[in-house]
Amino acid sequence: MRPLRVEPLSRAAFAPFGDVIELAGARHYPINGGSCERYHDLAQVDVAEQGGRPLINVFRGQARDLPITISMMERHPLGSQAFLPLGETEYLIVVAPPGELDPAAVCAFLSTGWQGVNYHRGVWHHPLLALHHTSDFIVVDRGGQGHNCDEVALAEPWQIDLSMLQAARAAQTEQN
Ligand SMILES: NC(=O)N[C@@H](O)C(=O)O
Ligand code: NI
Repeated sequence: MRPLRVEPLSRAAFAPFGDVIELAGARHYPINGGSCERYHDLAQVDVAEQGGRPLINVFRGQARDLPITISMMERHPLGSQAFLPLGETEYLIVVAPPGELDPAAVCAFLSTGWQGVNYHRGVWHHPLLALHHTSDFIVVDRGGQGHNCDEVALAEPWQIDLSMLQAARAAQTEQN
């Protein structure tokens, strides 16, 4: 299996795949007489295709054991899908650009602190990869008629082990 490099999750690096939902760098302003700060419009929710409607879900992800094998990818051709962790937690995000899946274009990110992601419509991704402990995520995606999940097996799986996570953490520390 091919080792898959993991990089720290950042808005710039993740831009080809969707939005990073985090407070740093977000537009925000006081509301409710100054008693609350609104972090505004953090991601593009795109679920109206073919009469879709937004769903608010909770995904309780079981921790994945390392090394993790990436042997398939999926996409949602009719809608975006956002994952917001309930609390600070590390988790892995594995994506590839929309269109025909290029297995060589698969890339991985490590979330640190409190970061959510919003996959844009049609972006290839691996199903939720929680780490270390059972982790709850608010998930905002599309409900409605129509086929909204394509899955593809990877002829040559990728693998993520502890050393890749450690390299991503070190890179994150350097960026800070
Ligand atoms: N199947 C499902 O609802 N979850 C996946 O889409 C996922 O990205 O985790
Ligand atoms: Ni998905």
